[in-house]
Amino acid sequence: MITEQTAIRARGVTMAYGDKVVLDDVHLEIPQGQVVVLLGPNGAGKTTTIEILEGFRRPSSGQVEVLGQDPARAPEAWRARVGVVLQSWRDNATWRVKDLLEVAATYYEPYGDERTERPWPPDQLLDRVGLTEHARKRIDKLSGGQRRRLDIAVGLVGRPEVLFLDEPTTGLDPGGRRDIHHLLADLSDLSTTILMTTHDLAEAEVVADRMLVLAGGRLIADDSPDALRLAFSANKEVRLRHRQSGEVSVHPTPDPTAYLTEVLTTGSGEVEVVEVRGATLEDAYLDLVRRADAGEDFAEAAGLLAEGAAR
Ligand SMILES: Nc1ncnc2c1ncn2[C@@H]1O[C@H](COP(=O)(O)OP(=O)(O)OP(=O)(O)O)[C@@H](O)[C@H]1O
Repeated sequence: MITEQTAIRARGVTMAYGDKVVLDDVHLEIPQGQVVVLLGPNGAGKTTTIEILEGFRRPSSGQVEVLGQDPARAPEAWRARVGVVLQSWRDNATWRVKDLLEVAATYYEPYGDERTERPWPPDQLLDRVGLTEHARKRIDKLSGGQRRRLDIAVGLVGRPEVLFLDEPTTGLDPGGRRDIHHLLADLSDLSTTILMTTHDLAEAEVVADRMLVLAGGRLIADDSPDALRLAFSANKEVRLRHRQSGEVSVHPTPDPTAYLTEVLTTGSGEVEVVEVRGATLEDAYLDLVRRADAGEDFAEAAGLLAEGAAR
């Protein structure tokens, strides 16, 4: 359910480490209940953005609000409403899975109210993330994927209204990945606002209501996966198999109908159509980042930046 209340807002956020500018005047508004995926090449500033929104870093300039408060100054009651799944952490290795969740849960006990049952009961949460059979295992005996599920459980134990996840599905097998996608969809139905990073475009397409692309510290696109896919890489691919040789050839074309009409009317006996493939989100994303690298200023013109993000 999406309401018009703004959960996350950034205005003119700039971040420099020494004289290296990592974020350059980033503007952002995320309404409550939206699932937003933050994409960008390595070093684009995704983790830095998330860490600023979580309150772990202060920006060099600009304003940030999450649930109406400045994350760097917000009180404990605010922190209890925000969940964080970091890229990785290695503490508590000798603890057992359920013990860790139970201790984490006690932190949230004072912050429950009639609207939100806080914390999420650890047994239910273990079941939801698929860790019930590993509840008594030591954390350093978990596989990488089980460990990732535990990271996610720790981020969720306070039933956050806003959830930040930094590459949550890295290291998960396809089944684990799908479980997490279903979990995120369920949380979104409960009006949880979700901001996550990933390098997996297929994942972004499945989970995102909206995608943000960062490159060179600037937001270069902000739109739905469909809009981004359609705005870039206009070419489709037609694959043909030659009947005699069995060879498959690939033909990029902006107009597959015209191309196929010509091929089939002139040499229809010699080829069969194997596939017509539209541009993928990955094609579009790579095109977008390549153009940004080349200094083209196109996304704003193409309507791919939300009003608040356009400068
Ligand atoms: N504490 C720090 N001190 C100095 N430079 C830093 C620090 N943290 C990050 N950086 C630099 O800031 C830039 C952005 O880093 P960040 O981790 O935000 O990128 P990212 O988009 O999350 O990358 P990745 O996809 O590789 O995780 C990088 O060039 C990185 O080297």
